[in-house]
Amino acid sequence: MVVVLQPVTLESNVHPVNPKCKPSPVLIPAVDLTDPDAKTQIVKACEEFGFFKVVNHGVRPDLLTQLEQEANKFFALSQSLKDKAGPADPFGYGNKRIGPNGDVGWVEYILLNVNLLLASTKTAAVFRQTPAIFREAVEEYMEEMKGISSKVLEMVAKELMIEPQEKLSELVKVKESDSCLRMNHYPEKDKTPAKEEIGFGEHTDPQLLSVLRSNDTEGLQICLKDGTWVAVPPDHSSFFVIVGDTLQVMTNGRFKSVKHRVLTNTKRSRLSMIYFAGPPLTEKIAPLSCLVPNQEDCLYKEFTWSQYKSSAYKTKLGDYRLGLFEKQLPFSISNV
Ligand SMILES: C=C1C[C@]23C[C@@]1(O)CC[C@H]2[C@@]12CC[C@H](O)[C@@](C)(C(=O)O1)[C@H]2[C@@H]3C(=O)O
Ligand SMILES: O=C(O)CCC(=O)C(=O)O
Ligand SMILES: [Fe+2]
Repeated sequence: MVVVLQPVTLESNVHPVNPKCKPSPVLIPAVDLTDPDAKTQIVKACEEFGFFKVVNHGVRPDLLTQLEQEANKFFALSQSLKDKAGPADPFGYGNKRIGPNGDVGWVEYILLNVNLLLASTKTAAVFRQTPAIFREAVEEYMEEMKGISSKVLEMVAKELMIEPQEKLSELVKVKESDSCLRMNHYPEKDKTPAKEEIGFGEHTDPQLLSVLRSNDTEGLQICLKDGTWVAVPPDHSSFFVIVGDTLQVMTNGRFKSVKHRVLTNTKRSRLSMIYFAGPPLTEKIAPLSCLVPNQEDCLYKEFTWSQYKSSAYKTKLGDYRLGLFEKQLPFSISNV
């Protein structure tokens, strides 16, 4: 099964020689996690796109509906009530400002740390404004997302013959795992003439991988290796997996963290929920020795997840964050 993605016809994507030439559609795999061939499809997709769709995932549909309804109710509260849970620091309610370094978008959001649901004052304030059922649904959803991300990582480890086989999945299963959940609400932009604007600017996700689900409103785009942006058709009953920077490092660049962005929709609001599966803060991140037997071939220096996160928070959304952690190879072109 595949998903057909259409290249976005922005000026920069028009064929340089023949501007009328229509860009060809891109086929992204839709992986059924119960398919015996799933692990091969996942690895291929992570190498080619850093992105794939997951179908037949086993998460009960009424949990998705309920969480979506409760999140919509939160975003429908008055601005002054929502602001009681903000500004995001980074957790809690945020509006238009993304991160601490001046990035903005047409989005409001709630960012929650899996282990600090009530320990963070801002997050606790989210749940004070909302019925208990919201927190219960968030907790159940986070457990499901932990399940999907660890399953995907288990399959990756099997296919790449990583030893021990639980090496990757354990990083997100342990209670110290530094995972987050973000709910993004992109209000419809009532504009004449209709004009798309940036909802969430282009970036890669810093963690191991992200599991994304949205309502049926389009807006998400991913960037292919050749720089073409393609629109991802929404599918509210499936999940999309996004490879993050940390998995790029651990696979020594074999998997690429995919650049993605969200454009606003002029007709309907978009609601997305994205789970960022992160390792424990003290975890040492480096290319896995079973994938890179010769130390000299490692493209990245070792760092802890905590170091990477602090460094990421000093960058702007669209910066290439891994640059600081790349090794200077002795015979790279720049050294000749
Ligand atoms: C501008 C920023 C926002 C961000 C932290 C950062 O300094 C750079 C990475 C951003 C990002 C992208 C993926 C996730 O949405 C996020 C929660 C994350 O872990 O890294 C955000 C950060 C954020 O919004 O706080
Ligand atoms: O809202 C979306 O579809 C994507 C959001 C995203 O990329 C993020 O929160 O990091
Ligand atoms: Fe993202």
